[in-house]
This record gives sequence, C-alpha cells and structure tokens, in this order.
Amino acid sequence: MALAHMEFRAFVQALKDDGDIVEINEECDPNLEVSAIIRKVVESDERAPLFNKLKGQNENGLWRILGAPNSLRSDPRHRYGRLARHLNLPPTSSMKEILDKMVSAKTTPPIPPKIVETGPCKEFRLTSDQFDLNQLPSPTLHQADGGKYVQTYGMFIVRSPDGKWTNWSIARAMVHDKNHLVGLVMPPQHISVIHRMWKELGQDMPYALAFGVPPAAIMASSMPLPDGLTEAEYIGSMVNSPLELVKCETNELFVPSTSEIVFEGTCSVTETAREGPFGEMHGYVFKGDSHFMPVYTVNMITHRKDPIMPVCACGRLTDETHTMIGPLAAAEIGYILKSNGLPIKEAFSPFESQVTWVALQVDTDKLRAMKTNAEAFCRQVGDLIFKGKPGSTIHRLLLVGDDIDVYDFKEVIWAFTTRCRPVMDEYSYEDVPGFPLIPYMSHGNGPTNKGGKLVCDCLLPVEYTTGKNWEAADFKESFPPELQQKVLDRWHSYGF
Ligand SMILES: Cc1cc2c3c(c1C)C(C)(C)C[C@@H]([C@@H](F)Cc1ccccc1)N3c1c(nc(O)[nH]c1=O)N2C[C@H](O)[C@H](O)[C@H](O)COP(=O)(O)O
Ligand SMILES: [K+]
Repeated sequence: MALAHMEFRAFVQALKDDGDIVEINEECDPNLEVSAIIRKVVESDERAPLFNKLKGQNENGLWRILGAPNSLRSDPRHRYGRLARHLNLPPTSSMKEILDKMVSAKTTPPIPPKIVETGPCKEFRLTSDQFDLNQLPSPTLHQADGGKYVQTYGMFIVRSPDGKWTNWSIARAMVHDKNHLVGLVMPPQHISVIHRMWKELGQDMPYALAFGVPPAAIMASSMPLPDGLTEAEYIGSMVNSPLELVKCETNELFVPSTSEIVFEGTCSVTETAREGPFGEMHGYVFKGDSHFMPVYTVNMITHRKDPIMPVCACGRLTDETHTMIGPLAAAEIGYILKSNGLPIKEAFSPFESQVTWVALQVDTDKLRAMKTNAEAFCRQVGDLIFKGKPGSTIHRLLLVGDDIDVYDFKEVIWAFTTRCRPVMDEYSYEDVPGFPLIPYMSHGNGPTNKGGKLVCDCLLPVEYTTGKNWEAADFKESFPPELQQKVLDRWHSYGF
C-alpha cells in the first residue's frame, strides 16, 4: 500500500493504525444523522467516524463516508495528528512544522505529475443514466441547508482554456438534481478566475471533482498558492515524488489515479441555480440565504470498490474549515511578507478568531533596525496583504513581539488586550475586498464585499525604538532562573 499522504485509502488505514477512527457498521442516514455524529465529533475532538453502511448505498458500495478527515485529536501530544498524516509528518508534529512543510516547496523546483494509463479510480464507471445523486448517500449537513452538500472535501480540477494552468481547489457544491450540482464559485478564488476565462470564450468549463485524493493534494488545494501555479507540480515538489494522474473519460483533464470517487462534467458559464444556504465556516446558517451560482453537469462517475467520500460538516469549532483555511492562508501570508523583506518570523490564524485573524510574530531587533514607525510599518503590512488574494478571508492582522507565541491564543490575546490601544493603534482598511461570508459582512451594517479590515499594532512603542522594557509578571520572567529550577525540582516534594 502507498504512503498515507499519497493515497487516501492508505491515509484511512494510517488513521485506523493510530486508533483515530471509529467504524460505524450499523446503517446510518445521510440525511442529518451522519452530520449530527460528525458535528458532535468535531466539537469534542473525537476520533473520525467511518460510516461503512449508508442508506442509498449502491451494490458496489458507492459510497461510504469518512467524517472529520482533518480535524483535531483530543490528546494534546497528537493535537494535529490528522493534519500530520496528510503530509507524512510524525503525528506529534506542531502546527509550525505542518505549515513549514506546506511552504517548503516554494524554494524547490516543481515536480510534474506522471501520467498513468489507468488506476483504482477506474474500477467502476457510471454514465449519467446509471446514477441519481438524490438516491446516492448525498448528505444533508445542517437542517436549514438549501440542499445536500455532497461536495465539502473533494478537489475541483479546472484548467485555463490555453491549457497552461490547472488549478486544484476545494469549493462547496450541493446536489441540484439527479445529474447536476450547483456550487459556490466566488471571486477572488482561482476556480472563479478560470470560470470567467471560459465565460469570456462562451464555452462551458470542463471540470473534474475528485473525492478521496492524496491527502497532500487536498492540503495544497486548500491553500491560496500564487495565480498561475499548478498545484500538481507544487505537491510533487513538496512530497518529492511525482503524483500519478490518469485521464478523465469525458474530457481532457487528469485526476489522481487512486481517487476514491471522480465526478466528471462541465460547469455552465450561463446557467445558474439557487445555491445555499449552507452552515458555513463561521458557524452560522441564515435561513433562506441563497444566491444564484453556476450549475455543474455530472456526465460520469468513476470510482473504486466500496469508495469512501470524505465529508466536512463545517460550522462552529473545530473542523477542516478552521484547521486548514486559516492556517494555510497564514502560511502564504507569512511567506509573502518575508519574501518582501519584512521582519516577520511566524504567522498563524487562531481558531478562537474563527480563523478571521492572522497573528504575525515580528522580529523586533530587525524592526528597530528599520528605523520605522508604527503607522508606516502597519500600512506596509496591510497594503501587502489586504490588497492581495491570500488575505481575502482575513479581517484582522495582529502584529505581536518576539515574546508572543502566535500558535498559542492565550499569548496572542494577552498581547492584543494589553498592548494594542483600541482605535489609536489600529489601522483601518475600508477600500479593499472583504470576505462576504463573515456574518458582520453578509448580514451586517456595511457593504458585504468591501472593507471591515484592520491591522492591529500589538507592539508597544518601545519595541520600535529601544526594545522591551518590562518583565512579564509570571513564573517564567519574574523569578531568577535558578529559583525557577529549584521550584520545578522540588514541586512534588512541596506536596503538589
Ligand atoms: C478546507 C476547505 C476550504 C474551503 C471550503 C471548505 C473546506 C473544507 C468547505 C467545507 C467546502 C466550505 C467552503 C467555505 F469555507 C467557503 C469559503 C469560500 C471562500 C474562501 C474560503 C472559504 N469552502 C470553500 C472554499 N473556497 C471557495 O472558493 N468556496 C468554498 O465553498 N474553501 C477555501 C479554498 O479551498 C481555499 O481558499 C483555497 O485557497 C482555494 O484555492 P485557490 O487559492 O487555488 O483558489
Ligand atoms: K489551491
């Protein structure tokens, strides 16, 4: 069997070997029961549920469901174990090690994929008269949703008309009828950019939607990598081996050969239908809140035997929209700032901010050498990020000093509440794209698509000039090291 980060089924086996899966063999109903279980799992960092028996499953096992494919583990020593398994990293890996791995291919040559003749994803093939998406176990994830969101953790594959750019990304889609989906295609996402290219040509956009792809691929699909970059080559470089792809039956696109399930078809550039509402990543579903979005025709389904459909039942903390979207955007944001010569050491999106913030740890020695001031520095950071695509889902950038671990929210919120004077130390951005899915944007007082962003300076003025002039009133900083050691050594003999 292949390695877990290179084949979804091997990944599921690795989770089983980790004791991180609960196999449910009694029949479950994809209408709410499955997602109720997944919701309870992700709200308590429980083991991932593998539903082996579902109402609507066909005679070839199409399909089973793996819930919470990339959520958290309850054991703090393995907190990010499921993410680590996506990348062939040890399950004890930190979020820093995981995000460093995701940006590692920025500086290594791309490794193009290898085309193979066939693969496990071709074991079964169904033409459009042989399947009905409403009969198959397409899950309803929240009772107020506008449809069955069958697509929450699959990978859309679309290519520019000139064939030069193939984009892989996650975007949601729900069942529209027996052979159609309707899905969110929104700017500035690359699927929307490429869809517009086809629209200008007046041709429907060919797509493939692959479920149960190599875990390393789904991680890169969820990351705002640069325009024009073909994820397949980036991932090949990241895992240092070519991904194996096989050609679709009904169009010129290529899919990972070990994909569990593949939908093939075209996305209309003219026909739209109501999409949503959907219980989204910020934790809300607004009744009746739907918009017209492009219709996808599903011309063919190919799949493995007893295939597994990964499902993200997103909403409140903590699911794949929090463990992936925010942190992966933070990784890209940190890389952009560093490659523009700014003194940023670490970048992370705290879950407790519902991944709407990114905290940036500043190298304050380098900051002081810049002989800059708060306004100039904050504007430099804000201009680079809020005017670009990777920052599109982020509404607050917090600048914190060397002493703050951005991966620890307790540290971040301490610096924010004590070092950033409200209003005076905050630099507003109203004339930049906003993220319309955040409730204060979609159902708030201002424009839904513009503004509402801040750079929050959580550095005290001395950190720009002469450096930290305080000691934290805590065990680590307010006692001589030898006394700290003595107390730690004697902790049990004191009676604790
Ligand atoms: C891990 C993950 C990511 C997404 C989404 C989901 C998950 C589990 C869900 C569960 C399907 C929920 C939705 C949801 F998160 C909505 C959203 C929309 C725009 C940006 C960020 C988030 N979703 C999604 C969505 N993007 C949409 O456009 N459209 C989408 O529907 N993203 C985020 C997306 O995969 C990343 O922004 C990625 O960078 C896109 O690739 P690109 O930069 O090459 O365009
Ligand atoms: K992507």
